[in-house]
Amino acid sequence: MTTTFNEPFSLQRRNLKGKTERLKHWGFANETDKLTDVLLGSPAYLRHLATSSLSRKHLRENPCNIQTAQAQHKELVSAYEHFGVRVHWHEPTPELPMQVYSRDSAVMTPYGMIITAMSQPWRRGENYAAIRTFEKLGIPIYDMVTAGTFEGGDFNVIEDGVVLIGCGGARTNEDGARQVKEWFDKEGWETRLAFIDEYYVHIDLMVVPIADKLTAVCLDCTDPAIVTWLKGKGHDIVNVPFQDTMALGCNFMSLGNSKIIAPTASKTLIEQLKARGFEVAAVDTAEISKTGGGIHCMAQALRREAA
Ligand SMILES: NC(=O)NCCC[C@H](N)C(=O)O
Repeated sequence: MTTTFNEPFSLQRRNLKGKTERLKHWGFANETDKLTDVLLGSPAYLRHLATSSLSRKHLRENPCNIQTAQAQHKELVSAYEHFGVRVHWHEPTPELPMQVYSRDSAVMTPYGMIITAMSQPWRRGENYAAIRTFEKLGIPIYDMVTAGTFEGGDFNVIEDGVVLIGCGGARTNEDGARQVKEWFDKEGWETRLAFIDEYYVHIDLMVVPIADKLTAVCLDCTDPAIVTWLKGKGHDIVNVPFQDTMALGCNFMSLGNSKIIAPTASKTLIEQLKARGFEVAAVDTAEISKTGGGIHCMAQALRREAA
């Protein structure tokens, strides 16, 4: 199949020897250039499940009001539209209660999509649904994780050619993490594994890129060695307090060109971003986040334009 952008669809575009050619239309070099296209998942069939310690606590004490969560998601879509980002959708599917977290079932790379290997049974179907989505969109698949489990929130492009891969064991396990690391080592990337406690679910709970050489980090829960590594690359760090981070306050989306979509409740982050001259669209996602994820987890960047 040949797409409008003359990028042939493939189920394994990866050059097994490395140095795979970059895509011409889709993809991006980093997670902070101007976002033109994003993939979202509908909350139409969202259910609040005990997926992690964090979501379990809310489920016990104050479960998610699904209608409120759906209304919040509409606001999130409006924020993307307001900034001129084209929104693409997974087909809403009743069997997939966590489909709203479009970050996890796949990972966009400069070479094509990685189809991940979701750990939890109620999310595994998202991987198959993702293949259908990308065939429909005409986005070739780079490769599929087969050696272990891997979730997209653990693939964190720090800058062009540098990726931080989270490995908490329960979601992305070491076999999955090492398989993906090996692929990107062959592509000539610098790859670093971040071993995290499974309590935190994914690395994008605590480390998220804001702009060129600027990264948000929760210093209270991120391994100091990772912080030293980021600083060694010349990154300035915006610290997000622990309590806010546990409420998904460090989990926002960089749209490039000094524009950010961030959760309203993450006041310290928003203040710091505004002080640095960023335009911040604050969206209340607190109700959705009871189910365990935030704005970054709910977005898969499909295309960014180089500055
Ligand atoms: N990247 C992310 O951190 N995604 C959040 C996923 C939340 C979902 N309830 C899950 O636990 O799988």
